[in-house]
Amino acid sequence: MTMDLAPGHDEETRLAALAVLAQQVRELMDAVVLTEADEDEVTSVTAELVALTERLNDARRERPLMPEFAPDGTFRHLGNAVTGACNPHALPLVIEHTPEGSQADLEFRPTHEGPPNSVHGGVSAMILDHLLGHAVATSGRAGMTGTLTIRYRQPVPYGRPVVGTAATTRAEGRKTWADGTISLPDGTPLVEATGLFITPSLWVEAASD
Ligand SMILES: CCCCCCCCCCCCCCCC(=O)SCCNC(=O)CCNC(=O)[C@H](O)C(C)(C)COP(=O)(O)OP(=O)(O)OC[C@H]1O[C@@H](n2cnc3c(N)ncnc32)[C@H](O)[C@@H]1OP(=O)(O)O
Repeated sequence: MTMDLAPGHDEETRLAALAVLAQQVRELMDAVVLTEADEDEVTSVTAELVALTERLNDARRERPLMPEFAPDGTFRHLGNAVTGACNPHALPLVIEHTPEGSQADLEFRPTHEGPPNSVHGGVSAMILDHLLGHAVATSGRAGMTGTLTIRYRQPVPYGRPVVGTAATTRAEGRKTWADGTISLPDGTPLVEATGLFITPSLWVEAASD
């Protein structure tokens, strides 16, 4: 017997609801790092969160959502730590493919604090790793990061718009190099990255099978 799903309860609707939940958790994370609530309130909120965590764990997957093509044909990876709309760890980064490579308007949050009032260098590196990898993938030479070199020129602010860009610079065999930056909207560079991406031999073998 087949059963029609009630309108509004198909998988896309469920994923949209999950993305709203993930966004709420991001706001929760910022609320946690910024709260000055007293101990009783903190303990009470924690108890509510324990209950909510148990409710979600009643229907727990083995792993986060995998990369896939959406019904409209666009590529998405909803469980990704950088771009995943359904992963609260992600900004999420929304990347545009430009003639030059990849670009993203982004705004870090208080959750990303490293040195006081600025973004943790590892967080900037993570964003640049992904942007460079995206530029490499959209050039048709997808690969895994082999090396990533970062130059921190100025602290990266949170709570203000910044811009990430990346482009491939050269390719040789299975290796592709890419450069990228996180800059202020006026173009002032804050962080620069260069990376080597390698198409794994396993992927090449799988594609030729
Ligand atoms: C449909 C359109 C969609 C478009 C939209 C898609 C958007 C989608 C965007 C996703 C963007 C993700 C961006 C984040 C990407 C990660 O964060 S990846 C995670 C971090 N990286 C890793 O975990 C990699 C771990 N390492 C490995 O898996 C393997 O070591 C590697 C890197 C794949 C290489 O393995 P392998 O293929 O067996 O390589 P191997 O044959 O040993 O060596 C090949 C060559 O590379 C060199 N090499 C190997 N490893 C290294 C290294 N680490 N450093 C330097 N050289 C190296 C070797 O010396 C050798 O050089 P030559 O002798 O040829 O000159």
